[in-house]
Amino acid sequence: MSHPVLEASGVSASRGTGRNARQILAPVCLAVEAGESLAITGASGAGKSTLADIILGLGDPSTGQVNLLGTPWSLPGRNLSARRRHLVQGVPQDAAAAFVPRYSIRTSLHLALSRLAPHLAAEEQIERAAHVARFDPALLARRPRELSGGQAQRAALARALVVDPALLVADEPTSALDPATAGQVAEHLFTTAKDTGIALLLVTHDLQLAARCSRHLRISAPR
Ligand SMILES: Nc1ncnc2c1ncn2[C@@H]1O[C@H](COP(=O)(O)OP(=O)(O)OP(=O)(O)O)[C@@H](O)[C@H]1O
Repeated sequence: MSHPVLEASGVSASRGTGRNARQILAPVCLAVEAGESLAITGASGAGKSTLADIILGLGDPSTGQVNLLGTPWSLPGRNLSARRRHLVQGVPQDAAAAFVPRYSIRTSLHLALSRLAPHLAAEEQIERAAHVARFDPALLARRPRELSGGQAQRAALARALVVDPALLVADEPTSALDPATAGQVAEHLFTTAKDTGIALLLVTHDLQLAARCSRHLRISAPR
């Protein structure tokens, strides 16, 4: 039986302890299949970034479980296994700021590979990721601040793709871009998901963008 790439059941988050404990994410259930895109929307403070961080493995849920390809991905207090960490990759909001400024894009891609997927053939992976991300290979020698906003977003997508993920988590990936570039980057994320079979989780305030996803989940702040 094939499993969804991502499945979350009853995932919630709280901060603080005792009388100061406060729920910051109400229980969420969702599933994303290979090649599908799921938009997460909700008012400011509803917990969208908290949910994205849990799925990225950056935070533990207080309740519930996240499964990746049918296997538990996060359980409270459990570190992600190094062997599976490459499976979930983030596409950041401010792409240039997410790179180490003094490294070229090529060096950053090499570092991602050696840290997360050392078993993959580096040069082939970099060439393929740049191609899928439509990142001009001539720009691989540049540092992040030497790229335009759209080029930096494509570089960030290449860095996410280079380790062969099963799921991309994009938290407001276009909000730092002008409308024309944002439209191209969004289009490109959808095409990448469809063409590669990678699942896409898109956190956005943009309802037009959400409407273009395969499915849309609106979350509300805990009461
Ligand atoms: N480390 C933390 N400690 C305490 N409260 C937190 C922490 N991180 C986030 N919060 C609170 O959790 C709630 C959800 O925050 P989150 O950033 O997930 O919302 P969001 O839906 O992504 O908001 P936005 O659309 O404004 O980015 C907010 O009320 C926020 O103040």
